[in-house]
Amino acid sequence: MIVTVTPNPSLDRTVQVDRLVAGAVHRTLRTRLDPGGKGVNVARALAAAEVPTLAVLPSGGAAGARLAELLAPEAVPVVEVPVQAPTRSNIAVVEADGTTSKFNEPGPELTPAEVAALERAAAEQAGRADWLVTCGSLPAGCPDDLHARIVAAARRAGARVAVDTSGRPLELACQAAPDLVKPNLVELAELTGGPLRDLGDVLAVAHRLRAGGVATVLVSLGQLGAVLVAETGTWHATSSATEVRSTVGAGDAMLAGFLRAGGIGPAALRTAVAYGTAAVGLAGSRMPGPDDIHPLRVRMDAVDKTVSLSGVAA
Ligand SMILES: Nc1ncnc2c1ncn2[C@@H]1O[C@H](COP(=O)(O)OP(=O)(O)OP(=O)(O)O)[C@@H](O)[C@H]1O
Ligand SMILES: O=P(O)(O)OC[C@@]1(O)O[C@H](CO)[C@@H](O)[C@@H]1O
Repeated sequence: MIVTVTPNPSLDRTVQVDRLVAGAVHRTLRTRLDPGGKGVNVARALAAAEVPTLAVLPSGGAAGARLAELLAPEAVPVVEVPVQAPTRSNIAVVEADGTTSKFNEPGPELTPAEVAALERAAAEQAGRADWLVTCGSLPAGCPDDLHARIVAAARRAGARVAVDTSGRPLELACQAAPDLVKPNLVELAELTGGPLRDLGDVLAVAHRLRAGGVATVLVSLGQLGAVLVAETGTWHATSSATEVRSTVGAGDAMLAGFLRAGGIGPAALRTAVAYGTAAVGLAGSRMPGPDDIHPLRVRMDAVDKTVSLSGVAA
């Protein structure tokens, strides 16, 4: 069973326009509504592959109820922690060439009792989990070390733990020695305080994280695929997308693919990148299912430290 925790879930509205022009009125071509939040997306992709999963999340107001309604047909079991303030709504604007602009609300402010209830729910569910995945931004009211505390609780319960978040919460979660972290380039660069110029810089930061106690580092690199840095070695996987329809949730699909394939080693990296590639070809934050992925089209290489990151959209 893979349990996901999403302290700040969302209703994700995706709006398709021909081209986004600041200050202009846009006539939208299509819109769609998906259940959202990083852990929610990981659970959606796992459920689509019939991997036992469960999503823990705070739920507030009509938006929270709608989120649960949207998850039901995707067969994602949910543990809802009731909160007073409404669950947020995020917007993605996707242009004809696939360029995606994201507008994320801060989310509801949680009371100390609600944060404690969320943490308790995560710890309880960790007892049933092979993996616990704790993801995304923290809404106001949550301490910066919430993901770190969830990592510690899950490890005490005997689960392996993966983290996908950013900024200070990521830094603190890394100090709690999770089994896996999945930063993108921006998140990895934030940890260093400086820019990452090439894959050599990516490897250097990943090795530093491993020296600090993180067992495995899976770095998503947008169109450059992903790099895996683990005890047993380093690998770079790439696969070109035939069409980029929306990059929202590609990182979450990628993490789900990695875990679905065992959460360790180059074979899991291959599946992960197959999931990421499939996700960008799907509208909105639709998650790929097993029929959408093509692991044999993924190219596996040694990491070439000289590969430049300039112009890579993370
Ligand atoms: N333009 C692209 N072309 C091909 N594959 C892509 C592209 N963008 C993303 N991917 C695939 O999706 C994976 C995740 O992408 P990315 O690094 O953008 O994740 P992310 O920033 O964590 O995404 P999100 O936060 O929206 O889930 C990549 O490792 C890659 O496999
Ligand atoms: O604001 P956060 O928590 O960092 O990210 C939230 C979010 O952008 O992440 C998912 C894509 O990864 C979306 O479903 C959701 O809207």
